[in-house]
Amino acid sequence: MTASLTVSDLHFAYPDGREVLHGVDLTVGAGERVALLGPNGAGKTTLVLHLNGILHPGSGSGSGTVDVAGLTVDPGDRAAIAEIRRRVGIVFQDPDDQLFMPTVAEDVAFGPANLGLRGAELQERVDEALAAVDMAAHRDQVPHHLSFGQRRRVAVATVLAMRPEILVLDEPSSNLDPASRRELAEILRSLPVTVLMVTHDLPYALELCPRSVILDQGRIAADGKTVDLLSDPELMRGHRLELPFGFDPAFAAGQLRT
Ligand SMILES: Nc1ncnc2c1ncn2[C@@H]1O[C@H](COP(=O)(O)OP(=O)(O)OP(=O)(O)O)[C@@H](O)[C@H]1O
Repeated sequence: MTASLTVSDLHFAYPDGREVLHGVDLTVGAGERVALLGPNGAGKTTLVLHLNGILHPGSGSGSGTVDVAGLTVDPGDRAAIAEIRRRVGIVFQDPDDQLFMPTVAEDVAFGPANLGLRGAELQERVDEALAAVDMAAHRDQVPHHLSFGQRRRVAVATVLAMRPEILVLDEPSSNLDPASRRELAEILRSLPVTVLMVTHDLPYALELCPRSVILDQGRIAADGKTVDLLSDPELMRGHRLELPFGFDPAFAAGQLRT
């Protein structure tokens, strides 16, 4: 399997000088779906923000390398960063961080229009992305008049409209009702892209991602099959990961296979 994303010996400190990532190594193969797990403050969002150059190893006292979709994240190379932002779509935790246009359709068109797409081609991108998240009927609505779950779907559509190779999602299931949560899982499973998903929703990780990585205190603490990691009570306790009461990962994984 070719690598879609390779992070090598990544160290990063915010401007206050405190190092948050302490030598992270992570490779995700093309087409893999991987969950990034870990307690609050572990550095998951910080790591994810490196994947399209919002943060970069060269900023502050950072070091290491990040390669995504065949390109190296180098903030000095503006053409490469623009291409990386096309190839790597990040869906942020709060959909309101990425919705700012007067209508849903305009929000979804914003990215591809910036790439220079116009007319029928642009229309096709918008229609395709809205259909993928089942929001075509809401295309003329004001994004901020939609429910949270609907805004999350539109946020996913704004990223899909760029036809990314890698989709990075920060807490995609948070604040979704059970039906929206399941429908989003169906959408994500149907996409032919590499997925890296930050989540505290461990059943969701099991449902969607065959592999999981635990990040704790800025270091990769475990990397393996999701069902194996979730079935290891000592590992889970050690990294403040808790399954819902009565949830049996091995049983659930068996149900998913059937
Ligand atoms: N802009 C910032 N400036 C300084 N420190 C920051 C900044 N953003 C995050 N941090 C610190 O970096 C550490 C890692 O934060 P990060 O948001 O990456 O963790 P996380 O694993 O995503 O946590 P959570 O599960 O709570 O979302 C925390 O200690 C946090 O306080």
